[in-house]
Amino acid sequence: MQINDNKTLPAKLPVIVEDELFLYPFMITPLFLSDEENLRALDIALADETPVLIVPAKPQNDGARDFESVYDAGVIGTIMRRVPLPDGRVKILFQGMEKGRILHVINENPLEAMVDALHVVRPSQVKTDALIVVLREKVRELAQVSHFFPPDLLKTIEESAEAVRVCDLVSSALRLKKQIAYSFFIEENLEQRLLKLIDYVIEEIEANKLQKEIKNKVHSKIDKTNKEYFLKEQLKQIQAELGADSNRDEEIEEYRKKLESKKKFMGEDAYKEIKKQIDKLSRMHPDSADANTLQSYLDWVVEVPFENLAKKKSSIAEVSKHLNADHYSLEKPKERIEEYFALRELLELRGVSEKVNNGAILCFAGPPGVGKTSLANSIAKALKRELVRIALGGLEDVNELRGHRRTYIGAMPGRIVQGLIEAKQMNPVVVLDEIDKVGRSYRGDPTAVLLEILDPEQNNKFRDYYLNFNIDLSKVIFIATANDVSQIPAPLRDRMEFIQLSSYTPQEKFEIAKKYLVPQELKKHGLKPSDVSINKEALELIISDYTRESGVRNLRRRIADILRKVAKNILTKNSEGKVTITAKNLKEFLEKKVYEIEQADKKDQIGQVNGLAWTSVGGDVLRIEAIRIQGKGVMQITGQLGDVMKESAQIAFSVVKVLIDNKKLKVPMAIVPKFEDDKRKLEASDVYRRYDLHVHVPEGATPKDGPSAGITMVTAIASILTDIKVRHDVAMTGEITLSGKVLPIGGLKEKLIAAHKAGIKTALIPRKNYERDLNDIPDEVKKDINIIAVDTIEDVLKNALVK
Ligand SMILES: Nc1ncnc2c1ncn2[C@@H]1O[C@H](COP(=O)(O)OP(=O)(O)OP(=O)(O)O)[C@@H](O)[C@H]1O
Repeated sequence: MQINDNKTLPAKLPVIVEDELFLYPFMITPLFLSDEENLRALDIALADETPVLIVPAKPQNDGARDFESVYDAGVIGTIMRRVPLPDGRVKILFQGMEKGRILHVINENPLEAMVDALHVVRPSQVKTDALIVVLREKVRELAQVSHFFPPDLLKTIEESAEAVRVCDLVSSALRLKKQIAYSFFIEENLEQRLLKLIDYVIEEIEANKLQKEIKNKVHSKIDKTNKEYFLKEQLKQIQAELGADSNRDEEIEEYRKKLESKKKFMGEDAYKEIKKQIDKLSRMHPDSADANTLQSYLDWVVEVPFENLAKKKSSIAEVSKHLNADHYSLEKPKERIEEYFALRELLELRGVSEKVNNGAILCFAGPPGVGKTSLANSIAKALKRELVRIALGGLEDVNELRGHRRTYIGAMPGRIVQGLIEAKQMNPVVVLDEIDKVGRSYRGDPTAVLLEILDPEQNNKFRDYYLNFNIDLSKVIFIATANDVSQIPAPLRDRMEFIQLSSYTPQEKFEIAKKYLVPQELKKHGLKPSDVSINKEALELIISDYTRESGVRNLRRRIADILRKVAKNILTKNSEGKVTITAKNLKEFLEKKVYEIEQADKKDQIGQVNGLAWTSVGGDVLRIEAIRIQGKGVMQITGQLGDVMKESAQIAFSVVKVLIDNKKLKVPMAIVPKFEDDKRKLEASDVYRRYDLHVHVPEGATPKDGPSAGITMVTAIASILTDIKVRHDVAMTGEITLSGKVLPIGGLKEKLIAAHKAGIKTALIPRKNYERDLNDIPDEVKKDINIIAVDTIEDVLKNALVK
């Protein structure tokens, strides 16, 4: 079947979920989309110029966007217009064309499915005509006792020649409950559908007549002025007469009970507001949209754990015990955390409890995966409180923290209140993750809300817009985490006490893996140390070649990958005996290496020198380049270098100038630019006066810093100003002083391992390192690389420049 110019059915279509309305094919309907899944499905439809399938959400679906929570049939149609609204929602004009049914699911996020049209099975024309006549007659009858059919609609129903369309028009006018609407909608047998509809209309006529009678009866009994009571009574009668929802009273009773049980723990405004809303609900028609919204509000508020406060006082001994049990090293951060909680404990002991929270908020700062969240977790365990994580990354809409007002479609409490509900406690440990990434946008400034949340003067009266009453957050322990402290808005920064965590060295990673990650992952995978072990070389290889990170998060994942494979092998192959992962067989368990060091150049070149660098993710060979351009002796340095590295380039330039002046470096005079008006004989020093230099450290996007590239820079500059090539198989590391001395550096082991991988034959290292660190260097590196100790820059140039 053709559904538009370029699509036939069955076809793969994006699926949009409509929570409120039940659509029919003949309608052109404005719809409002606000959630991400629907908006993404819409984008696909617009980008691919395909129709969409709009399906109704099942009742009580609570905004869920999965195939379980929606009906499997709806309307296929096209988007006629798309208008973004200032509140973030998107309004679309949807033209329904065809009924469609989901054949099978293709994608869950956003929803996409294979969709086919619903095929109508028609009875004979005579039968159809007869049934339509009856249906129209009953509709007219119902129109007289109800408000379902406005005159225009009646006219269309009378005049429409197409039976299916008449059924759809009648169904849409009846405002059917979703379940019934759906059962009529998917009925492909037209005769059955007409019969069901006629039955329903007849029942509806009866019910409406009955309502009228009851109204009359009730009216005569009750004092007319007591309107509220009258309405309630009327509702009860109708419900009793229709045998409807006796559960509802029970539900309302349940809300009241829960509210009373929490009364003494909550503020008076909260109690009043909730009570007011329960009363309101009890007066509403159960099927009205407002009743649904109100009911979901009550479902949220009665879950707020007013009555639950974790009792445990902070105990410094417990905190210290848990921090140490869960974390390797991190001595400084642990000490600072202990001090922080020692202060709390002391204040509690001295009875100054109202001051306990007045101190600054702890903020763990450092690169990803170094244990920030995990430290918070240990604190929560020690204090026997729940841990709630609130991800602030990219958060732009203030209302996500504070909640949307109830009138907003799909409104919910903010994340803070949701966190308390999730923790079932009013005083959990709340981790505000990535506080440096909160964004400011037209939807308000989350910083202001965060300030309020963290301010002990104000946070005992935090107002969530959805709840519409104040919540006491003063007992919550807030801990923030951040990658980059400088990105935290200044007012927030002032409220925080920072605990810095830095990247791990490969050695530390190795210890963490051995003592924590491997045993923890073994346990998670149901394996025993007697089933599998990962030997030292394999672990080192995973750290150096299969992960590239400051922390250990990916390392944990790679270990888990290996153990999953081992577990599967044990089950499927029934293999017995212990599996040992070694550097050799590691390839069988892990997919490709993420990081390989580039091989050294094959040719000696002017101005290109191999430096050795240490980064948070291991050693690396950095090729420093320099060129000369006719100019005035100005040096330009690029490659995202930190201040220390820039200074070290300046030092390098001065060192080379001195070497030239002292004739320790011989400048071929042919390269020195000559000017027509030169009156004097050119000197060697003219080479650095008549050229500009440009020094670049490649991989410009990665920030680099530190003094250890000093001798590499000297060599690069010396090479271009003397026109002598640099040996391609030599690499070096060392700090340089103005007088040309070479000073020791850190991270030698990682640097030499990287040099080894890059195929370097000679490494120049500071003498101090040579004497101090050579024992740590793996044997195969020492065997393949000629490691030369250097004291001065002359030693470096002698070995690095081609003779
Ligand atoms: N020193 C350590 N000892 C033991 N395990 C550690 C250590 N540091 C980190 N880990 C483990 O590494 C994993 C990652 O740590 P965590 O999730 O706490 O990182 P994070 O710093 O919060 O990262 P992000 O900023 O991305 O949230 C955790 O499973 C944690 O247990």
